[in-house]
Amino acid sequence: MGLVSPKTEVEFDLNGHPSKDAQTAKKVVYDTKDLNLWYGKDHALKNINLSIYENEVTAIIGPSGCGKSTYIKTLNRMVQLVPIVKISGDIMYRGKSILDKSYQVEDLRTRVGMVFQKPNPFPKSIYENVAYGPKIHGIRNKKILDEIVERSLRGAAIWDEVKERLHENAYGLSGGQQQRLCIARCLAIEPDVILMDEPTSALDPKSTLKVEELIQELKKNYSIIIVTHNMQQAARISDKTAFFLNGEIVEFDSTDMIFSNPTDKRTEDYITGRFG
Ligand SMILES: Nc1ncnc2c1ncn2[C@@H]1O[C@H](COP(=O)(O)OP(=O)(O)OP(=O)(O)O)[C@@H](O)[C@H]1O
Repeated sequence: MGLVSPKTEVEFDLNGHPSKDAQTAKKVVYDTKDLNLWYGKDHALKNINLSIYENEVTAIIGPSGCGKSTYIKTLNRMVQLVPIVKISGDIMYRGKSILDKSYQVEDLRTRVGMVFQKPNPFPKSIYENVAYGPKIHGIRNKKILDEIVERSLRGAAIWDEVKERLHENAYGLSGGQQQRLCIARCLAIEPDVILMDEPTSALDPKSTLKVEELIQELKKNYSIIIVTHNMQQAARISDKTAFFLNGEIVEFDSTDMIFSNPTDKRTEDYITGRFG
């Protein structure tokens, strides 16, 4: 299908883009328009139309290989690191096309942070992991760096656990702590958006809960897009959910609607576990 189901006419126009009313009510961070992506001949994303709103958690769900990771990697242009990738359509971030040749990818990367499936701290101290981004951006003042490190670690709900061991290697932390450290590293560059690609799939249930609580807290200040295989997780923490299948969006709506009253039979079959 490719088009977003326009369930609420106040919110979406017939192409699935936000209506004027909706745009004034809540700001759109990303507006994806007729996006198609190919890996060589493999058509991985098909006519994607999707709007991401400010201070919301948007979940991307769907079975393996449906294009979830590919889609979020288009939002920071990471997918274009793959040489065989071809893209058509457009992605507007804060009103500007990020696919335009004149758009500076470095600017995008300072506005859009990313957290991956497997925690990937650098083989450095906890402090250095968080201070790394600000240092790259030219901040050298120790007092300012100390403040950023503390603020970011607090923001990622891990300060109390690490404040006595800031100069120890990050590899000494548990998996769940490492993932929150990676979130702190992301916060240190003061992003606008945080992309999360299955951020809890390598974590135990307790650490997963901590990261989920953290995501709820972070959405007050950031817009979050999360890819997850875990439908309970999407239902628990997201405001909107997009269901992807075979590179298309079958349905995009408020998470409540997707999980309680989906429009498309395929969405219902997926969320009730009939496939995937
Ligand atoms: N670097 C790549 N080169 C070629 N094809 C790729 C590449 N990355 C992904 N693909 C293909 O694009 C399609 C979508 O993959 P993608 O990883 O986006 O799906 P996904 O929904 O995130 O899957 P999963 O849930 O298993 O992570 C698949 O057919 C996959 O094989």
